Amino acid sequence: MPIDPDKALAAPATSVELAWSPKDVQLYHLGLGAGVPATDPAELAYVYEKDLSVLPTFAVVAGGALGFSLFENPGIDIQLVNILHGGQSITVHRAIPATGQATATARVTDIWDKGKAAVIRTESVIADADGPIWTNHSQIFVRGEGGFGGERGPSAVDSTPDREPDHVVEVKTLEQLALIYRLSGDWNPLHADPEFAAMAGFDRPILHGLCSYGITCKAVVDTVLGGDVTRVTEYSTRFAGVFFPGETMRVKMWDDGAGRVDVVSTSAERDDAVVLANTVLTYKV
Ligand SMILES: CCCCCCC[C@@H](O)CC(=O)SCCNC(=O)CCNC(=O)[C@H](O)C(C)(C)COP(=O)(O)OP(=O)(O)OC[C@H]1O[C@@H](n2cnc3c(N)ncnc32)[C@H](O)[C@@H]1OP(=O)(O)O
Repeated sequence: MPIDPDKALAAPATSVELAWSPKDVQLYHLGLGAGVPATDPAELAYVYEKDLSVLPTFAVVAGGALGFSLFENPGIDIQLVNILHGGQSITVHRAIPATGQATATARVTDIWDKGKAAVIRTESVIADADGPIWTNHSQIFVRGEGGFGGERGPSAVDSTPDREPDHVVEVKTLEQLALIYRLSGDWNPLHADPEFAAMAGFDRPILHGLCSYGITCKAVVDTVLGGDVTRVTEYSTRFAGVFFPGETMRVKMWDDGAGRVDVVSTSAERDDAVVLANTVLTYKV
């Protein structure tokens, strides 16, 4: 039985030690396309070690925090080729340092049966001696693994305001972006190997969902928060459609001015096809 929900949910949380350095932060930001133009102080803040800023989305790669431990969880026997990242959220408990050591404690919290697919939700709490620094929640969409008689779970609710966005930013991405981004720890061949991508049903490798997530976060931080990464408190999204490296990410933002930005990211080249939906970033006012 590929997914045994009772067994998977009963499995105890597992812990892993994490460590990261400014070089990891710089590489992560370069993997989002940061540092252009290279003489812009706002961009240098992400890629130059002097007064280095740490985007809250670094939380998804710090020390390999997200990893693939899912495949080692009892009750989950799934194939990498069938998984797509379905959703992600980060809660930042305090500013993420450029150098750190912490313990990540992860477990499966829910498994939903969508008929043609299963959705597995995981939680990972990252803490050091001073307590929790951040919490990650991930939803993994596993094609072909539904139908085990489980609960269907929640449906998406579109919260996008019914008015023109306050800001629209276009981010042109590099054709080799996924090849840079994967060096931060997500080695899934889906993002590099054309043959593997074909097996997964794609014409060519697709971008990591978490790379699109980071690009979008940076666009919001730069546009709405004046580059102040420490103001972000929560950031969540649903991966609604694929994005191909080399495309232009169009990031539409609705800022309520009171600590909440709703965001939708699309592919400018593919007629505004939605990539990230139901994205909400909350910030300290
Ligand atoms: C531990 C953490 C490790 C994480 C590492 C992950 C490894 C990475 O390397 C992998 C990646 O980065 S993959 C790239 C990023 N992800 C994507 O590109 C996926 C984009 N989304 C899609 O293609 C479709 O939405 C698709 C295919 C996902 C769904 O589309 P459809 O099949 O058309 O589904 P649909 O008919 O619309 O809905 C069926 C039911 O499923 C629910 N659902 C849909 N999209 C979902 C999503 N993104 N996340 C969660 N649930 C989702 C729907 O709500 C629906 O259920 P219900 O009827 O109950 O509402």
